[in-house]
Amino acid sequence: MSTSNASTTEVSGRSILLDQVTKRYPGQAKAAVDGLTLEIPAGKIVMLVGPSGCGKTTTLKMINRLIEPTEGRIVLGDEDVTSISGDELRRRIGYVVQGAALFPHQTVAQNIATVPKLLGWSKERIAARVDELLELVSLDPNTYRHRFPRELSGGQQQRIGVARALAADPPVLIMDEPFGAVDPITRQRLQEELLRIQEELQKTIVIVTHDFDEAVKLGDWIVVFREGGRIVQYDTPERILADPADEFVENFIGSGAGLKQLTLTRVRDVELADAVTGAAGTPAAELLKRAREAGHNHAVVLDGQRRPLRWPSLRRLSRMDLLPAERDDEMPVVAPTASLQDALDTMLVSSAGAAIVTGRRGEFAGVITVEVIMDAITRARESAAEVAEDAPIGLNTEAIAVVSGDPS
Ligand SMILES: Nc1ncnc2c1ncn2[C@@H]1O[C@H](COP(=O)(O)OP(=O)(O)OP(=O)(O)O)[C@@H](O)[C@H]1O
Repeated sequence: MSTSNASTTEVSGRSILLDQVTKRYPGQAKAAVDGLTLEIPAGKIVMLVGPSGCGKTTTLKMINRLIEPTEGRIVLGDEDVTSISGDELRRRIGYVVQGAALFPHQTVAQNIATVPKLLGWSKERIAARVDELLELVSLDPNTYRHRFPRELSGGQQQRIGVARALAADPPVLIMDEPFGAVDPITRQRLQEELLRIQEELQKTIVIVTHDFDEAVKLGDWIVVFREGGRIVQYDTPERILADPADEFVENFIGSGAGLKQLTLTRVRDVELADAVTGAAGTPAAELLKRAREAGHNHAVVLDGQRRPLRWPSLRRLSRMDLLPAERDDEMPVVAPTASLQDALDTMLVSSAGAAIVTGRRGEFAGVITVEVIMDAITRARESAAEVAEDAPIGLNTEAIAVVSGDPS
């Protein structure tokens, strides 16, 4: 679940409406997407999931008309874009594909500049925009702007793919399996980054994924399709996990719905446990005494900016003279934006069975423990039972006929 903070940032995304859209490929008996009406709210992330061949990619590519619908309308904001020039439409919709598909003989800067160049921006404006976007996707402009795609890791290429899609500041971003080609750790990092970028930019983002956990993690809303682009459920991740529409969705979620709930809550949303802290360079005995008094097994050593340096057990502390100033790189640390699942992963490999949480500037914020997580799950389950009032529309044409009795 992406937790976009709409109160502090202006929504720059525009809503999308697929209005009774059908796609029939030549020579195919059945429609790939059949009478689909799908409303995608402005500034939200909507995930398209479902079994192979159910029409996810076809649906996605009809949004920017890389695939032309056989019937129906595409509406962007208030504008019917069904018949405008496809090229013009695609300049307003950033498109990211699996493996990034960068132009191999162009530098990073040239790749990112593709659409701004087409739009006739000045050289200076393009150069400034390239650097701004590299910063946004956490790549140092001086190091990367002149590199070629082959000189980048898979994760870096994917970041450039996102930067290129965002270059002309389009209101809408569509992504087809954007993180499908990278290893799990890089994928997790890219997902975190997308959420951070989205918090800042508030675009309307539609993402096709095979990975249900990814859908839960990134989506404000998830569409579960079956064959023919038929919507089985269009709901929040919480509701899909807590109340799947039918057996098909249940099977699709797979086992461990309870564990998946952990991906829905972020560390910053839970009440953390406290810890006893001491400054590097001060006597260890003093910290040991306070930790014992508090009944803790560990204590946190902080630097001058209150950033954690190490997290010794009381036994180790008792063997120290002054609190050391070197940072222990093995220390289990999680960011406030991490999901509880990520926090749990970190905790399980830590000898403390818990993890340190740091704030935005790396400062010590508290400790996350198993008890903290259990408490958060209980609360999340209680609130998931409520039906969202602002639910967008998602249905197929026959569904309208059944509801209204109108066969048209
Ligand atoms: N160019 C095409 N010509 C004919 N049929 C096509 C074409 N593209 C897709 N199809 C068919 O349309 C249906 C939907 O395909 P689509 O690629 O949208 O599914 P998908 O859900 O994205 O699948 P996957 O998860 O495997 O990528 C499938 O039955 C597919 O075989």
